[in-house]
Amino acid sequence: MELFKEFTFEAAHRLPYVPDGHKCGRLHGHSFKVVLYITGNIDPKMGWIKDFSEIKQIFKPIYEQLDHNYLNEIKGLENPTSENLAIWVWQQLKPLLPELSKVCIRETCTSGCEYTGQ
Ligand SMILES: Nc1nc2c(c(=O)[nH]1)N=C([C@H](O)[C@H](O)COP(=O)(O)OP(=O)(O)OP(=O)(O)O)CN2
Ligand SMILES: [Zn+2]
Repeated sequence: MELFKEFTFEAAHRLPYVPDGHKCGRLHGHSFKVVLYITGNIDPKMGWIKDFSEIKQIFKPIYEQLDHNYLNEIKGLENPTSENLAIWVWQQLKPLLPELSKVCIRETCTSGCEYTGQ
């Protein structure tokens, strides 16, 4: 079974490699959504795979690096596309949460990506 926990964070970014005049080359912000997916077996006594609040606690230090920050200034996020953000979150979180199976980033209501580690 797979469960998910969703987070929203506010952040600014600009994309440094887009062509001149591209709107995303200008500094702008989003209410980003991160959805973390966890795969595992249900603990028969608890009736859950993992406590949602435990996932929140594990993600907290990573979340705090992102929320209300300028993403381009974060090491490894100098080109903060949705794709690079998904990979960055995966690389930070996977060692702390081995059951992580997918990171979904939603940059806007209509745009985003999913990363499963490859
Ligand atoms: N493959 C990617 N393409 C784009 C990314 C990205 O991270 N990966 N990022 C952007 C911009 O950051 C932009 O803020 C989001 O782009 P877009 O979906 O075009 O935003 P709109 O609000 O204009 O979307 P509409 O729903 O189409 O109005 C650009 N591209
Ligand atoms: Zn953007």
